[in-house]
Parts: sequence; C-alpha cells; structure tokens
Amino acid sequence: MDIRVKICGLTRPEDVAAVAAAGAQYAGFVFFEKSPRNVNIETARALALEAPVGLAKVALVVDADDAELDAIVGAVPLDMLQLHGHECPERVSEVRARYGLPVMKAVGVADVEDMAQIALYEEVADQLLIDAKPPKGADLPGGNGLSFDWRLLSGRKYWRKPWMLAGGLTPQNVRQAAQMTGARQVDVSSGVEAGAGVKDARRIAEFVAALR
Ligand SMILES: O=C(O)c1ccccc1N[C@@H]1O[C@H](COP(=O)(O)O)[C@@H](O)[C@H]1O
Repeated sequence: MDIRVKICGLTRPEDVAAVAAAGAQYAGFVFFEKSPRNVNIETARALALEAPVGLAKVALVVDADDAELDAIVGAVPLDMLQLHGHECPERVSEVRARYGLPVMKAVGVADVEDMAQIALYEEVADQLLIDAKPPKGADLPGGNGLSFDWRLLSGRKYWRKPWMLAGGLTPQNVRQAAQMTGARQVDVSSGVEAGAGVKDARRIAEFVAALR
C-alpha cells in the first residue's frame, strides 16, 4: 500500500523526529486553544524548523481570522493550511489567495446527507479532509478519536481533488479503513497518543508500518 500519512497535533521535538523516522509525509500543528495539542506560534516555529526536508508542515486552524493567520503564516515555515472549522467555500478561496499556500478543508461526516458538503469544497480547496463529525456539544471539532461509517465512502466515485481520511484511525484499524474507503492519504491524531495530547513514538511507527 502506498499511502501518504499525516500525523497531527505534534507538540515536542521528539514528536517531529518520530514522525520523520516513521516515514510519514505530513506533520500537523494544532492552533486551537481548547485542544490538548494546542501549540503557540513560538513552539510551532521551533518544531517546524526541526522538520527534515520532505516532511510537509501543516497548520491546523479553526475559524481563524486574518489576524490569527497573519501571525501564524508570518512566523512558521509552512507547506499547507488545514481549515477545520465552519469556513465557507468563499473563506477557503480567500485564505488560499491571501497566503499563497495550499489549503486543505476538513468536512465532518456522520451520515449520507453530509456527503453533499464535501462537493461544495471541491473547486476551492487544494485538498479535502474527510473526518468524523464531532458529537453535538463537543469542545473539539476534530481530534476526538471518533470514526464514521467508512461504508459511506466505499465504492464511490471520488472527488477531483486529493483527499485524506481521518477520524478515529489507529495502528489497528487504519489498514482496513484504507482498504474499505480507497483512501490514498490518512490523517491521525489521538490514535497515536499515550494520553491526551501526548504522542507516542511507538504508535506512530506502528501506524505508518500498518500501511506498508
Ligand atoms: O487534534 C486536535 O486536537 C484537533 C483540534 C481541532 C480540530 C481538529 C483536530 N484534529 C484533527 O481531527 C482529525 C481526527 O483526529 P483523531 O485522529 O480522530 O483524533 C484529524 O484530521 C486531526 O487533524
């Protein structure tokens, strides 16, 4: 299986080292105060500077305004922005144009009705991220370790943009998830942690190895 992997929510230099050593392609930094994986700009900059060439650095933001994005993009060397809130298609276009970085838009899926949402972003985003819809009242719009019914994606015709599968993936289930959905890229946060917000190098290695 030749599947690209994003490990999200890195907070320490050893996390970046573990992601690179495991052979993942993307490293994600979360800028969302309620998240146990939240990093400030200074920390994210230091971590991004540690990333070896070839490891793409992704900033995850949630309904960020221009001031927040200006501060992040101005300080942290990045390869992609991940919009994980309620950003509308027009906002996705605006962000792409303003920062000149590829934008990945996350869409939450719980049932077949949600699938239509994905198509709204097909024209404006560079990549799509298909994640589990957070439960009502959840503090986090993602990173909850919840999966959705992968059968919603199985056998379907795909989108015109590259997409990633996310939501409740673990070293134990990611291979089956990729097989069922046909995903060529996957994203994980809580499934490779030893505790809330604390990445585990062994689980990161197992996750990537499960796809090889
Ligand atoms: O990881 C977080 O803390 C987070 C916070 C706010 C929005 C998204 C977040 N993570 C993203 O959620 C999905 C799935 O995470 P999990 O594997 O189910 O824990 C993934 O795309 C993360 O990038």
